[in-house]
Amino acid sequence: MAKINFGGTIEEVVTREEFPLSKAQETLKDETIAVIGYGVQGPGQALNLKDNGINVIIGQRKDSKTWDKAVADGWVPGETLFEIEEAAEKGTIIQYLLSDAGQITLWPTIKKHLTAGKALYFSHGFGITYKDQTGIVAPEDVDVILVAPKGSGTSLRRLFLEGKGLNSSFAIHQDATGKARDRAIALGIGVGSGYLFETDFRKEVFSDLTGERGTLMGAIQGIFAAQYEVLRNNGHSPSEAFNETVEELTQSLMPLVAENGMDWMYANCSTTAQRGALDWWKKFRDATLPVFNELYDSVSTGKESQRSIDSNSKSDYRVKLDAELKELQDSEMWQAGKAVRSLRPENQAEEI
Ligand SMILES: NC(=O)c1ccc[n+]([C@@H]2O[C@H](COP(=O)([O-])OP(=O)(O)OC[C@H]3O[C@@H](n4cnc5c(N)ncnc54)[C@H](O)[C@@H]3O)[C@@H](O)[C@H]2O)c1
Ligand SMILES: CC(C)(O)[C@@H](O)C(=O)O
Ligand SMILES: [Mg+2]
Ligand SMILES: [Mg+2]
Repeated sequence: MAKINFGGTIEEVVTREEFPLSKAQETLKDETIAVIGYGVQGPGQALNLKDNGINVIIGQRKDSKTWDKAVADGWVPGETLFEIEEAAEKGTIIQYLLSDAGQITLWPTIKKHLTAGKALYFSHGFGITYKDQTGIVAPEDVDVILVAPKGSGTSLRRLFLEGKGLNSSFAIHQDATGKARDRAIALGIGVGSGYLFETDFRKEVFSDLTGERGTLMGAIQGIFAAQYEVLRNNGHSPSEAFNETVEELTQSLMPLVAENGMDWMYANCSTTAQRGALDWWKKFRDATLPVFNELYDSVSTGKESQRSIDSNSKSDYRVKLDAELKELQDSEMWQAGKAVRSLRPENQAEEI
């Protein structure tokens, strides 16, 4: 483990240097990784594992669109692609990558095949932490481990193909075999993680549910919509409002933050902008702090998990989600965004 100073706190992280792919391959050489679920994380993790020379099979419902997607990705029915129960039976490590609500429904099927010495792997602490709501309690003679990529499965795959990687957290909930930690870290490297930091199932799910409802997804849509509305209500055109709210952030400023931090991004803007941003950021922090505290309480008390289970267990959950995503897509702000994206030089038809 490498000791890294994170802003004054020393944390131990696992880097590829001290747990290289060759070590991950050696650790997993006698394992069959059964990836159950082929939605977003399933494809990213399974294809990266396969490309990393690890023995992996897929379990998915035969009559599903994602079965077809798996076939299109090169998985072979009867050889590397099976119905869920058959894959769970064949797997020595079951990567439980159905939706969090789907994991509840299928748990009795999966549990049957968690025989002594196997490992049950999650990419979210949800099922285990909220066991009173999910009913997911593993047999005592199996390992229960977690590797949670901090990003979309789509990005996990894209970055892997670019020779890069997303960071992941890892955790050991149960070590029945004495191999749980090595299995978790080897899988973390195998699925394409940049570096791995240790957590536990509870901390992972509390932070993850907070992050996706907060700065990563929910809060950013909220502040985008608020600023866009104020600009439009004061007579600014959709193009001006969208560029000033979203396009400049994604195309210019966030890449600078990613490259070298917030202060560096500020330093690469005008002194007028720097003065203003330094004057206003605490006002926005103070205005949102109560909302973030309310959010964290809702997560830690199980309200958010129950809400997610109740809504995503309904037969029409996908229809409902897609309808609300369509509302976002059809909003003036994101319709303006579609036009702005089409005008990016790289999206312009070549001048003949
Ligand atoms: N989406 C991400 O990039 C991401 C990132 C980190 C962690 N995670 C975690 O990884 C796990 C998988 O997430 P995901 O986004 O890939 O899942 P998802 O919501 O895309 O669902 C995965 C698959 O489960 C299937 N499914 C849902 N309900 C089912 C049921 N009742 N029976 C059979 N199949 C069912 C869906 O059809 C889908 O193909 C979750 O625990 C999630 O929290 C996801
Ligand atoms: C990609 C995210 C938001 O980080 C993940 O946590 C998810 O649930 O999809
Ligand atoms: Mg999440
Ligand atoms: Mg997340």
